[in-house]
Amino acid sequence: MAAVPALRITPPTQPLRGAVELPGSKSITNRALLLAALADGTSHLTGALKSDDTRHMATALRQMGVEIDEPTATSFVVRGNGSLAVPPAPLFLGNAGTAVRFLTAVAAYVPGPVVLDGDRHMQKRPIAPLLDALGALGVDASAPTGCPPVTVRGTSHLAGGKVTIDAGLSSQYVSAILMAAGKADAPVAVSLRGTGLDARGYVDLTVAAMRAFGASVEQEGPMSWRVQPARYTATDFRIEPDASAATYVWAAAALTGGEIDIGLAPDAFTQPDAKAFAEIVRFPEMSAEINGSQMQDAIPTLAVLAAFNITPVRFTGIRNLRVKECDRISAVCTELCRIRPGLAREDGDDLIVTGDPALAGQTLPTRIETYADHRIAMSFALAGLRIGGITILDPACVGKTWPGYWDALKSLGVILSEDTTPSGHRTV
Ligand SMILES: O=C(O)C1=C[C@@H](OP(=O)(O)O)[C@@H](O)[C@H](O)C1
Ligand SMILES: C=C(OP(=O)(O)O)C(=O)O
Repeated sequence: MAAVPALRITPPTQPLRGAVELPGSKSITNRALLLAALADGTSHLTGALKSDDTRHMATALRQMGVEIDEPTATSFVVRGNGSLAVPPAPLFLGNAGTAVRFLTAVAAYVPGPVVLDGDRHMQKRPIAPLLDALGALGVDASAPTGCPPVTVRGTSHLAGGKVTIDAGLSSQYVSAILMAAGKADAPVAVSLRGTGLDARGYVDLTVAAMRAFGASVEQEGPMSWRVQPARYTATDFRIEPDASAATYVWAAAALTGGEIDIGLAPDAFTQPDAKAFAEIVRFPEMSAEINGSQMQDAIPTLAVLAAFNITPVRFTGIRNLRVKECDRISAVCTELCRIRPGLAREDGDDLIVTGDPALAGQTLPTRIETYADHRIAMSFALAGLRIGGITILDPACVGKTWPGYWDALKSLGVILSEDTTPSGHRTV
């Protein structure tokens, strides 16, 4: 594969102003694709994201016999017949957590074996708690390493019953079981083991999407849900813009003192990461402690912003960031320290960013390692809006959720130039 040149960012001399069209929500697009595939009939999905993660989901569903057309750059037409076929080959799902977890659960409806695999990063992301939960519902699902590849021996059916899930590592296990339960033979009672659910807002998104496709699902308590047997029904479904993507735009405006129109108000989002706006508007006086448990994907954005804050910021409740596309606590800390030693440190599973407004305006030539993680690339590009010499390695990794990110920055007047010098990091 040809190497993609790194991108060097020239800090703009003016506040960023203008408008940016956000991509559709990754989380909602992949839920809608899956539910439309399980439904009987034709669903029209608009405002959808087209990116690596949604391509992996759509391709896998096609491999299982679902007809999916893409009439425009932001729409899918999904023709489901209420069943899934045995795929002719293993499903390759890249590093798309939603695709792997959601499809593992619905593979129960395939009349035969399904192998679900991902790239080398996905092969390190835990899935055993989901397989345990499926096992409790009578599904034969196994992964020898506790991470993908996973083999599910589907029987076309999912028995009802009670299932307790350990969602300590990922809320996606709960979302996966709930969406599969919507088509089960009998009621499914889902409850959580342990004390809490990080990223609860994503389970709320799941429940909302299931209801839009005709499911009967009730939240019975803070840690329990009941899904009644029903068929999913095809529907026309509008997907809202991606709130995690919005955080980069809000932060770009805050860092440069500009104003960027994204076409909707922060409180119009139903996705959890929109909560980050409340901290972004406080910049450069962000809170001393930010609990990231309910806005996890926004933490890299907030951490880079915090590097320019007047006072230090401690990020708590972010332990799960260690099992995302990469170990994001370590990655963010390492890359901030690459910009300037001592800018951040880890304290157990907390991240402390020391904050230095004097960074703005300096030139600190730094080549940012992105660990194939779109959020590391997108958030560290923000540092390049105020610090000269920031170069983002492997910029194409933004294709996981926002292939148009670099064009969006360019459209705001940010100068990006290809940097083909051989890699070689400054010593941390
Ligand atoms: O359900 C979802 O759409 C998501 C849930 C979160 O993951 P975890 O539940 O694994 O924390 C989030 O980080 C991910 O980007 C999308
Ligand atoms: C964690 C993420 O993705 P996923 O779990 O869906 O791969 C993300 O997009 O930040």
